[in-house]
Amino acid sequence: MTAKTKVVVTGVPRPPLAQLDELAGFGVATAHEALGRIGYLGPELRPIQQGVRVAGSVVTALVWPGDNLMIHAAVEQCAPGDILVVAPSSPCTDGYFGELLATSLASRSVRGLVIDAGVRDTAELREMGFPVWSRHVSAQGTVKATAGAVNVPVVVGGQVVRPGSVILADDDGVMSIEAADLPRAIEASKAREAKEQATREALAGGQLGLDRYNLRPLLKELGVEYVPYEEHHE
Ligand SMILES: O=C([O-])CC(=O)C(=O)O
Ligand SMILES: [Mg+2]
Repeated sequence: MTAKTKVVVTGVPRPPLAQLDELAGFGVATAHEALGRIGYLGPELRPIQQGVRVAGSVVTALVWPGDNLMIHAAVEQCAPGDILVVAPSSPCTDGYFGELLATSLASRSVRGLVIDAGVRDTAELREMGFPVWSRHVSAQGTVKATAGAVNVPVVVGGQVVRPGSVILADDDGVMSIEAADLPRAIEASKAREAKEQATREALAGGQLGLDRYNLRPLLKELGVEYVPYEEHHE
């Protein structure tokens, strides 16, 4: 945690919406590879919906276990194109967030929620079409009693997520991108998409990965032998 724990930081600068929209054209797997495999928040942050991809500017809420007071404070700091990232100060599975808070965020054109804890009302959230990625789903509610922080750096899935940075999230999970890396993330993702398209066409045409990636010499070097079935007794 940072030195100042009871703080709401206002006026965080945000990347241009057009850049966020461009990033949203790429999958998390693509952008993650393109940036050199950094910033993935891990496989345990799962979407409650399927088939949704969002990119947005980060507003953070640092909350106490079982207490969603600072989520309410964070909602006020959210603007169109944002994604709210919530992290508890220590692990907690409680359902901090549901359809009422989502209604509030949707009214501010917030693009989604990423929470390193639990959510509830998941059927309603899916019905509303409000995108959520969470570590847990839990009916257990929270109180509103303890001061935390809004728009301070938080840690989610072992990654530091800063206010004003960028989140890209889809069915494969969530990744965090530093604001300064956003243009590079877009360009590198474009280049990777082009490369993958060429590979896709070659594979669809019957070329094998073994040949496309020149893996036969590697198999040989590793001592892998090709043996007819009749000669291979185990
Ligand atoms: O009210 C809460 O504390 C969380 C919730 O269920 C909602 O936002 O609908
Ligand atoms: Mg509720």
